[in-house]
Formats: sequence, structure tokens, C-alpha cells
Amino acid sequence: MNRKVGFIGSGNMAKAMIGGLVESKIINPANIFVSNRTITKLVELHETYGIQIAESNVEVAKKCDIIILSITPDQYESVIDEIKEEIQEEQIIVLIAGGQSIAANEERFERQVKMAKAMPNTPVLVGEGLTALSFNAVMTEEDKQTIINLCESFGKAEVIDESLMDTASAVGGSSPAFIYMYIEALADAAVLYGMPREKAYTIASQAVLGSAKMVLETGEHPAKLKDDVCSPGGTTIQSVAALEDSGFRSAVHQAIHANMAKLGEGQ
Ligand SMILES: NC(=O)C1=CN([C@@H]2O[C@H](COP(=O)(O)OP(=O)(O)OC[C@H]3O[C@@H](n4cnc5c(N)ncnc54)[C@H](O)[C@@H]3O)[C@@H](O)[C@H]2O)C=CC1
Ligand SMILES: O=C(O)[C@@H]1CCC=N1
Repeated sequence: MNRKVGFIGSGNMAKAMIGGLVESKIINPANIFVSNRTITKLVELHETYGIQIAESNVEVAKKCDIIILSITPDQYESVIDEIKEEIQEEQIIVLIAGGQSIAANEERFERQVKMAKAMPNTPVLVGEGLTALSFNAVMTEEDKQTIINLCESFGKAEVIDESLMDTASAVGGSSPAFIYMYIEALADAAVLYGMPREKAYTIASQAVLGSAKMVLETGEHPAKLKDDVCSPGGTTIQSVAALEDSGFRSAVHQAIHANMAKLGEGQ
């Protein structure tokens, strides 16, 4: 890709995206410009990935074709205020903040700029990310494809109606945190039964990875795949029954409800 990509804010999500982009080789790190409120993270990113340190958010806005707003939602208003005069017709703004809509941010620019809403997740760092995408009305087919290609370089990209973006944020953006909790809990239980911790993480994580692949690649209903593991009168159904008794499914639903409620507050 010959475009210059900029990140305003170099926290956890920007770092994962930069790592994924550089690793995929879709872009030369010399064409990635990153700004942040403080310098330490920028120096680390420069040393690890060879990206360019931008001296200010405005420098990113001036130099880059695609500008990813990777600051927290509460910073959107002031950062857009800072950069809006610099943004030209051909530049593309990418919003990645949970709960930040295209319409609300078009208003902040006080004119229609090219804009994409993207909801990535941290597994982009290892090329297994999921990025949900929506676009505004002035994005051309070529612009859309550019953003899709960028996101496909570090995982899957799913174009969705923007009305589903909060759901994608909860189920795709936040869910890695719940999945890590699940892996950690499985591993803790294994350690309780004497397994060395590192072995426990490998076994639990590979089970999660393989199960996800089974859903994606066989096209079978998850319930059928679950049934196939449960031998009649066997051990797995004992665990399944225990999980049902503990409210496992209901706990997952509560997690998504809590997430959606926070997104609904505009964060
Ligand atoms: N962490 C995740 O898994 C995901 C995060 N996101 C979104 O990404 C955005 C960033 O989230 P995180 O990386 O988790 O947060 P973070 O707190 O790790 O990163 C935010 C960064 O922005 C910098 N910053 C704050 N104000 C600034 C300003 N005015 N100018 C320049 N830099 C400034 C901070 O110093 C920090 O490095 C949020 O909007 C979040 O909703 C979206 C999907 C997943
Ligand atoms: O925790 C957050 O607000 C962001 C949005 C999706 C994942 N992390």
C-alpha cells in the first residue's frame, strides 16, 4: 500500500494495529506516522516497528492519507477540534472508539469528510483480528476497498450496517477480554490439579483456538459441535451441566448487556 497511515493516540489498540500492519508487510513502517500525548510509547513503537514519530496530532493530520483516531472516546471532541482545519477532501478519517458514531463525528468536522467507523480487536497484533467496518456516504468504492484491505492485512474484516456497530464492539471488540478470563480460569483449574501453568495455558488456549476454527470452518451449529464432545454418560456432560447450574450462558448475556448499556451512554 502506497498510502501514509497515521495514528493519533498510541495506546493498546494502536500498538496492536501497528504491530499487525507492520508484520503483514502491507505498508512500509516509514509510511506510518504516530502521535501521542506523551513520548515514551512513541519511542517504544519506533524502536520495535520502525514507525515515524509525529511531533503533534496536527502533523499526523497534515501528512497522512488515512488517519486513525485511536484515542479514547472522551478525547474525540478536542482532538477533532485540533485537526479539523487540516483535513482535505481526499483524506480518510477512521473512528475506532466504542460508541462513537459517524454522524456525531461528521458534525464535529462541520462538513462531510471521508469517514469510516472501524471496530477492531487486539488479536490484530497476531494477524487474527476481527474488524467490523461501516462507511459514510462520501467514501468511494475505492476508498472502502482501501480500508478493507488494510484491515484484512491483520485478520478478517466484516462490513456491517452502522446500526450494528455497538453490538460488534461488545461481541468482537471487547470479547477477547472475556475469552482471556475463560482461558485463565481453565488454566487455574488445571494448576489446581497439578499441571504446570505454562502447559495449562497452552492446552487451554489451543482448545479455544481449535474450537473457534471448528465453528468457522465446518459451518456446523455450535450446539452440534458441543454435542459431539459430550459422550453419553461421560465427563463432558457433567461439566456442561455444572456450567448451566452456575449460570454460564446467563453470565455471558449479562456481560454483553452491561457493555451495550455503557456504549448507549456514549461512554
Ligand atoms: N483496547 C481495545 O481492545 C480496543 C479499543 N478500541 C478503541 O481504541 C481507542 C483507544 O483505546 P485503548 O488503546 O485501549 O486506550 P489507551 O488508553 O491504551 O490509549 C489511548 C492513547 O491515547 C493517548 N492520548 C490521550 N489523549 C490524547 C490526545 N489528546 N492526543 C494524542 N494522544 C492522546 C494516551 O496517551 C494513550 O496512549 C478507544 O477509543 C477504544 O474504544 C476499539 C477496539 C478495541
Ligand atoms: O473497552 C473499551 O471501551 C474498548 C471498546 C472495545 C474494546 N475496548
